[in-house]
Amino acid sequence: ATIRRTEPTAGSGDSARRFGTQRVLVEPDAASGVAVMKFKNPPVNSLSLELLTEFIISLEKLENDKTFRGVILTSDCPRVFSAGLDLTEMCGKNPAHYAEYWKAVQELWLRLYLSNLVLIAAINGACPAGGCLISLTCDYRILADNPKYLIGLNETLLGIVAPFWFKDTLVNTIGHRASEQALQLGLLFLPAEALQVGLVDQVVPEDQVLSTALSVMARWMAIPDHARQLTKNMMRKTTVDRLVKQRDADIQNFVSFISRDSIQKSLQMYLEKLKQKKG
Ligand SMILES: CC/C=C\C/C=C\C/C=C\C/C=C/C(=O)SCCNC(=O)CCNC(=O)[C@H](O)C(C)(C)COP(=O)(O)OP(=O)(O)OC[C@H]1O[C@@H](n2cnc3c(N)ncnc32)[C@H](O)[C@@H]1OP(=O)(O)O
Repeated sequence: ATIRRTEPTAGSGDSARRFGTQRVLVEPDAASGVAVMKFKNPPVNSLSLELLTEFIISLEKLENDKTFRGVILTSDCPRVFSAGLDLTEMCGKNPAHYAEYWKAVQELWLRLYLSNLVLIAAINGACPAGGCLISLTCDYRILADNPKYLIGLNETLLGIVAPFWFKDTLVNTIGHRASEQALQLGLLFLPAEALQVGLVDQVVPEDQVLSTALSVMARWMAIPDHARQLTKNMMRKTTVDRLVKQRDADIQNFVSFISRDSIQKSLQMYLEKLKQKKG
């Protein structure tokens, strides 16, 4: 994927400078050590190969810069945090493309789930499937209180199956029984339901999502990094290791599953339905 980096905006010093790429805007505040990362892949922030690649690069840059200890993930697109994996990357392409795409999805999850940074999701829009997965990799989730902002792993509604590491991430967050129901039924939760089941940590008015994320971040930043990072590692490493041990097999599984005629048909029909919704 071709990555175009955005020019820093004119400002009064480092903390006023933006950086990032075409699809991932980064607003750093060096003084507080916190950066706000905004997805900008209109119309719905679908996780295309380009967005995944730029996300990974931006995250790596922040991880390697000791100035930054915390990142808030949010959307620059109105009403959608992320529509999840890009269905056009999984439809009508060849096995080599599916393998490349899946490797990038794995890579992003691996980096996010064990990131040394404090990650907070400021969920300011709809958050299905892969969008929900990204928020689940964060240390804390704040969802805007809007009945249109549904969140959950709805893969079964598309006729596909959430991979085991999506499932593990959900189980680690809301527990086994709630995950069993949520995954089989492809549940998309309203904000109040998401809060009740523990899928998000806070639901706040829409105009307070970012300010709440910043104040929650201050609390997490007050903890010594080494102790917090080792604790996070202790909680999450087993889950990460399960995928690391079988990364190639997981890619092969994905490629053969997604290449099936029946799955391709289901995905095409789902995409058609999304398009028809407008007309
Ligand atoms: C054995 C198992 C082994 C391996 C595992 C195998 C398979 C599992 C693989 C993967 C797991 C999948 C994870 C996913 O994330 S799949 C994606 C699921 N996402 C969704 O269901 C969300 C779909 N989108 C929506 O519901 C709405 O778009 C949304 C609520 C986000 C926003 O609604 P809004 O009314 O604002 O916009 P729309 O008019 O619906 O959409 C605008 C535009 O965007 C296109 N679109 C939407 N979502 C996607 C998407 N995910 N990918 C690509 N394109 C998308 C939509 O078609 C419209 O296009 P156009 O009409 O051309 O403008």
